[in-house]
Amino acid sequence: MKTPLEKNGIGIFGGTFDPIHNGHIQSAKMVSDWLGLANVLFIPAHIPPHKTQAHTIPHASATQRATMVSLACQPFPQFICDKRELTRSGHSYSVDTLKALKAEYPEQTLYFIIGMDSLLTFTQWHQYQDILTLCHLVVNTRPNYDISQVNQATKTLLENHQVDSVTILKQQKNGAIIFAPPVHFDISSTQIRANLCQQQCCKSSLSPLILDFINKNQLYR
Ligand SMILES: Nc1ncnc2c1ncn2[C@@H]1O[C@H](COP(=O)(O)OP(=O)(O)OP(=O)(O)O)[C@@H](O)[C@H]1O
Ligand SMILES: O=C(O)c1ccc[n+]([C@@H]2O[C@H](COP(=O)([O-])O)[C@@H](O)[C@H]2O)c1
Repeated sequence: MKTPLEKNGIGIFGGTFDPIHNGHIQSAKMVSDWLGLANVLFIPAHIPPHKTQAHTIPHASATQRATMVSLACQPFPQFICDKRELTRSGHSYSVDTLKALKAEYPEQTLYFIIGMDSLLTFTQWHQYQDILTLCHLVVNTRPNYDISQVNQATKTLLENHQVDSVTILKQQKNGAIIFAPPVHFDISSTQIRANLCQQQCCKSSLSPLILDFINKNQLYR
């Protein structure tokens, strides 16, 4: 079992991961290298708070999604699948997860890694202001999602919290928002599910371990 040990910061990568894809892995790797993080914890959501409507609820079970996350982390010693949200009932609010992580790793700075689509809804997240008292936000670009689409509340949040350099980021323990270098990984779970449903090839978007698990369990047919 892999456990985080070093003290130069932990990346937190939460997601529905239905399924986990190379966009998740490559963007986490890029941020982890860029910020020199010791570890990245991938945290599959049990009940994703913003995916509760019929057309957005996950297709694979929480256990299956977590198994795929564990498989995807295997080749990367610094990536760890953290299943703590699976044991909590109710919506998997990030603020609860971050409070638990902060209690567990009080000396560590936590870097919550999200995509631009997540930033666009961030001010609708449960107790979002408290989240910034627990961690920094690191935002990855994503095709089709643009900073010009942010609402007024997020604009205000950025005015108060955005920092432009890693040096400034590292001087703070929490509360900063930084944009990662703009590398586009044009992959989404939605597109992968649609491709798999039409029996189209997904080899460039999924690790062979995940593709094998999906095929064995007849997921997304
Ligand atoms: N290609 C990508 N590049 C950068 N970040 C990504 C990418 N895909 C997902 N993310 C980010 O990873 C986190 C988890 O995403 P999620 O599991 O919902 O994947 P998704 O591909 O967006 O899924 P879906 O298409 O089903 O909504 C979110 O913060 C999201 O913004
Ligand atoms: O806490 C919230 O209110 C909240 C609302 C939306 C998303 N999140 C978290 O953001 C991460 C990405 O979410 P998603 O829906 O894009 O997979 C995942 O860890 C979710 O639990 C959290």
